[in-house]
Amino acid sequence: MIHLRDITFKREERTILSGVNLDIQKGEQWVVLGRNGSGKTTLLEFITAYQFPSSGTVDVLGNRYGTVDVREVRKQIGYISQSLIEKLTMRDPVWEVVATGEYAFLRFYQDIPAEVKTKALGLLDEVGLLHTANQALSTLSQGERKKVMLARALMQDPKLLIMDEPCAGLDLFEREKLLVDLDQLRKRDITVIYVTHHIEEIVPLFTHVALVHNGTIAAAGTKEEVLKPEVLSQAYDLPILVDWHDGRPWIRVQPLERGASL
Ligand SMILES: Nc1ncnc2c1ncn2[C@@H]1O[C@H](COP(=O)(O)OP(=O)(O)OP(=O)(O)O)[C@@H](O)[C@H]1O
Repeated sequence: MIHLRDITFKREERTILSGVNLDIQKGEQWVVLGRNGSGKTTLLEFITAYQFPSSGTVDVLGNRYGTVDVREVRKQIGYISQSLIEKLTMRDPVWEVVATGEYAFLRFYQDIPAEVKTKALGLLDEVGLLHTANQALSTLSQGERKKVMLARALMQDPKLLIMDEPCAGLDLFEREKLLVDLDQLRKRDITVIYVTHHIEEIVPLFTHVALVHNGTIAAAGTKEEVLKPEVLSQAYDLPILVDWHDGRPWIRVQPLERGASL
């Protein structure tokens, strides 16, 4: 359902991505890992058509970018990022924030139809926040706001859901609660692409991992293939061990020898 082929991205003489190939099939759920500045968000922006590569092709849900109206493709893509949360109006009631996900606008200045409100309330219920429906968004915790974004993204029944570090800034409790909700996505016919810095967020929902390193895909495949100590140690330049518990990977960094440099 997503095919990135021979992607190169150059900006101001600098090659940011090169030789990128990635194939995401229906039924797979992907995590994108990589160090700061490795190119993860740029990859997501190719998939949402907010940026275009310097060369190569991008096919998303059967559409080749450059030959289609990307606004039509975007209607099938839910996107959750911190920058989108910051654009929402904090004084709006929570149910209305969710309901505007039905439209391609951040706010809706006409009356919202009853059936759209009912759908928004149903999705709020699914993420356990129905009791907050009439509160202003500003009164919710950071974790609850992320759940509101999830409910909002699901309003259009997207085929693809892209999340850029949704657990960033959450405490352990809020993070685990959000991950439980994300795991529920397996009940839906939806493909998820999830960017994170934290390998322990790779809950059993996820099947595949792409590791971006120095502007290339250093490894891509099933999570068991990619989350190997030798693969991660090379990408992160650290001696890394991986422990699996209940289908979830946990990282340990081996102490560096005295005098060794990072
Ligand atoms: N339009 C652009 N013009 C110039 N440089 C860009 C552009 N888009 C991205 N970059 C650069 O490309 C590199 C990769 O950026 P990107 O945001 O994709 O990294 P990332 O892996 O998401 O990083 P982080 O984990 O820190 O969020 C960065 O050095 C960034 O400054």
